[in-house]
Amino acid sequence: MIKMNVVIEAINLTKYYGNFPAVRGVTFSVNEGEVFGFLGPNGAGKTTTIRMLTGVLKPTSGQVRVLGYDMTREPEKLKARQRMGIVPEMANPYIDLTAMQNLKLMGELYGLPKWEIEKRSIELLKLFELYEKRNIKVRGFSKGMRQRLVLAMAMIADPELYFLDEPTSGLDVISARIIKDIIRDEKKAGKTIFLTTHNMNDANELCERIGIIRKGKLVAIDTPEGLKRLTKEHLSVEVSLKPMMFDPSVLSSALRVERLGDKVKIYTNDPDKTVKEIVEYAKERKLKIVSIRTLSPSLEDVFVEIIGGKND
Ligand SMILES: Nc1ncnc2c1ncn2[C@@H]1O[C@H](COP(=O)(O)OP(=O)(O)OP(=O)(O)O)[C@@H](O)[C@H]1O
Repeated sequence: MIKMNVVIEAINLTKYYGNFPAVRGVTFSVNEGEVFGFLGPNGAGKTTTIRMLTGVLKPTSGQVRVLGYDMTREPEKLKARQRMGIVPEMANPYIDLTAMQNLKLMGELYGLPKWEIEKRSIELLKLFELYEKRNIKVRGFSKGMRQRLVLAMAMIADPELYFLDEPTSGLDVISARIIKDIIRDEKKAGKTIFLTTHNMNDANELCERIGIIRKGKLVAIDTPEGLKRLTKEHLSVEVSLKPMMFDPSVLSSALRVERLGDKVKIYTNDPDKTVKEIVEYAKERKLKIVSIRTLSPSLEDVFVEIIGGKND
């Protein structure tokens, strides 16, 4: 068995703002090399959790260890932060500095040698398609360019772990695409990424595991496909036969049937069995299968079901 290194460990993490419990007894861990998505409606406690994980906010109770360091203790958390790249919610670069100056400043904060800052800044500006604009003040940058720069700044010291709070929220398609591609590349390079997002497609495409938080409580944690399996009744098989002489009610695995144009959609708990029954049916009657596919529920279906359809 491959031994996994636990990079983030939260145990019973709890945060009260006065009497208000923003995060309540959250327990989970993230392994090295994993992209972990943290999803939840507005006000669910995502940002509060990320702030505790990065040592910005002290938990009211519970434990948080990141890269082996206790994030509630001063000298330890600084060591961990040296090895992290953080993009906070609505982060902004300095608008009176150029892109290059922002990167250099960040490199100095991480204590990197001058030559390395220079080399890394150029690499990152090229990677984020900002090189041509390197000497322009950020004041003149679009939101997407600013966000790309913020992520580049978080990457300056080549961290092994990222915390990204809504990295693609409200961005133009090109900027969002560049950022997502880079997140994938960092994952390929073995980095661990903790990401909060409202975007179900992003979560589905990028994350290996997802935690869903609702009113401060972790209500589900699984792979995207595992979460989708929670809503089994949404599984279906869509088939088109030629000629379309088909009575799906003869299939023992059919739960419900919907006719859609030249296709039939059969809801089932066992798509494998349904496909086999359809193939058998078509064979016996010498019907041609024009198309057949299994449809799973989207992550959004699951999210809405778990959250209860309300943005509370
Ligand atoms: N400094 C604070 N003082 C009091 N309440 C706060 C504070 N910060 C956050 N809250 C409340 O705690 C809850 C959780 O907020 P948090 O920002 O963690 O949610 P979130 O999931 O990140 O939301 P969003 O998706 O809107 O960013 C919310 O109800 C919020 O109003």
